Amino acid sequence: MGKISQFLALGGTVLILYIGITKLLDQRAYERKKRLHNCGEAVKYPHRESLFGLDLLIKDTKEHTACTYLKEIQRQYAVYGKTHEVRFLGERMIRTMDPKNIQAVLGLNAKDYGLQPLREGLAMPLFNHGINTTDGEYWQYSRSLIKPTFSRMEICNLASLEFHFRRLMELLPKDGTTVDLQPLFSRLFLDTSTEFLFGKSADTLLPLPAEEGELFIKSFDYVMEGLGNRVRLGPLKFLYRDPLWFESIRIVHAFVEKHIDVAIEVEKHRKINGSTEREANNRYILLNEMAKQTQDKLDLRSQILAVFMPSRDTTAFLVANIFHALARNPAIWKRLRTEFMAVGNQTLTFELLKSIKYLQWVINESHRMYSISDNNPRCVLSDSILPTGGGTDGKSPLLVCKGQYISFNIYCLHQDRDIWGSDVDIFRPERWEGLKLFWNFIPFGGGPRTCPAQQLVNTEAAYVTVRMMQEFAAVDHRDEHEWTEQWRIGPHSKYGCKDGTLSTRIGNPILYYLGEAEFESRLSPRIISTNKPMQLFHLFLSSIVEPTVSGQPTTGLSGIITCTAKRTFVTRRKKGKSIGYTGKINDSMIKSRVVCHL
Ligand code: HEM
Repeated sequence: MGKISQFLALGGTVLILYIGITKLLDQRAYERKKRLHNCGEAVKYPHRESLFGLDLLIKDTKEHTACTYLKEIQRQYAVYGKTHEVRFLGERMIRTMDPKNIQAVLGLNAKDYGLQPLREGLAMPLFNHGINTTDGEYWQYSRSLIKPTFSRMEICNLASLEFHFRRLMELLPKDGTTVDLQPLFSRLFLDTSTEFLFGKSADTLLPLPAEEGELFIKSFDYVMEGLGNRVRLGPLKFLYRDPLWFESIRIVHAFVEKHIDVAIEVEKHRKINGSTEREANNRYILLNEMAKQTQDKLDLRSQILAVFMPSRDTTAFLVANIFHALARNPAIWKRLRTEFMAVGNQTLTFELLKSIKYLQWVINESHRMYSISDNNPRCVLSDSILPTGGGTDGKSPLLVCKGQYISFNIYCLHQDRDIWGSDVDIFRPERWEGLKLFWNFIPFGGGPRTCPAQQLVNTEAAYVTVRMMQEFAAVDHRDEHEWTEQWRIGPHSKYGCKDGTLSTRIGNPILYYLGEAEFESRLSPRIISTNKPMQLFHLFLSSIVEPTVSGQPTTGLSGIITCTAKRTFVTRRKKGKSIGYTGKINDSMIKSRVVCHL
């Protein structure tokens, strides 16, 4: 017994000595390297528990739960500087919102930083390896599986989006009733993304949604919630044993595997017969494209789920945020409509949507004001230098060492007054005029790991915004709340996320429906009879008529919208074509009615 305790004591002393000497050598090497590159130290967050940094972890978790994290993280950056140091699970973590540092991490020195040590096994047992949990060769392989599809112009299948948009239209009230758009946009983009990723839409916008799709998405969302809980448990995640969670994973796997089998069959068919019918239809299905490169079912399951995860709700939240802002800014709505009306009746294509400058500004401004992503962590894979953030003035370079962490915050970057000016809190698309973008605007990240869906997301957002404006003459918000964060993968509008138990509704525009059918062109002093929305848009646009209260129900064959006529109107014609309306204010015109033939 005596010998054993002597042996243990000796072993303990050797271990402590070993750890102490290693630490000392590391520290000396660190100091040497620091001097060599003129590096300074970053300001340190004043932890109360400075070994593991648990105090900050608990504080941040509480702020997330209280939906006040974004303000709090901004406050921390304001107090401790744009680059500062915190303790994260016992390691040094550099937090930064400085574009120069972000450029170094994502772009110039991207090879020095990775995700795998942070995310390895995190998504298990939903999936093992995927594009967003790996580095190095496996990441390159994952990226190569999706690259051919995402780099195609035809990736934005606007015909499919239109198909699902029409289903959305069926669900939107046309009589001015308050509606929460956010969950409906969620369904819209879920239906389009499942079609694009798996080849079969979840069809959640149908009046009686497909049972399989509903079950899949409910299970998937439950799995995401559970993953969040497991992340918070850290090394103790094995304690999370909720049977429903495991059952939900089984349901998600079964749904995906069914489509994998189809994709592999399609590939077999393609190899024998050349191009498939689907390819002939110019419709890209990511799973089918992946199956051209691998037929390993488990690999395909992991890879497709790793792409589905970041696609869930992100575009929907972006568009909901756009409408949140438009409903509160009638002048922006009006200018946007003027700009897109200027393109006339052309078919909405990727190029056309891109050419509507003000629309692009509105989308950018929404990305800036309401970032979908905030903290993005990285693990330092090999010692590297951040260009700024060290020393007493925070301007010296900063040395970061292997095994430490970096976290860059996109939300704080997009809210930085030094970059965006004193009106940073105001939704002002005009700020984008002539703006030079550097690393100060990175809604989709940057460098080799930039979001592959960037073009898809912005085109879909532009399309839905324009289509909504074609269908509805005005939006009006019906909620007193400011935009308030709520957390899933990233932040989204809390009150826009209507729930059976939430009594508050937000982002809820009054939608003046304009009808769908053909134009009759019968202008009379009191009644404008039209069934061509574009003509009615011209009227609204020229401020000749303005909707007052709300439209009467338009569920039947025709509907009436009461309007206040601001001017008398005469159709100006040139070579037989109507080119606009002119006239003067005439009291008798007030409360003209627009009859929409549906
Ligand atoms: C508003 C919509 C979206 C935003 C703002 C967004 C933003 C981002 C950001 C910031 C990153 C980089 C994260 C990092 O560097 O750590 C990223 C990565 C990624 N995004 Fe998106 N995303 C959006 C929608 C989507 C959609 C719809 C998809 C799939 C269809 C998608 C797929 C991915 C994938 C696979 C990655 C990982 C790339 C890699 O690690 O190589 N994203 N996204």
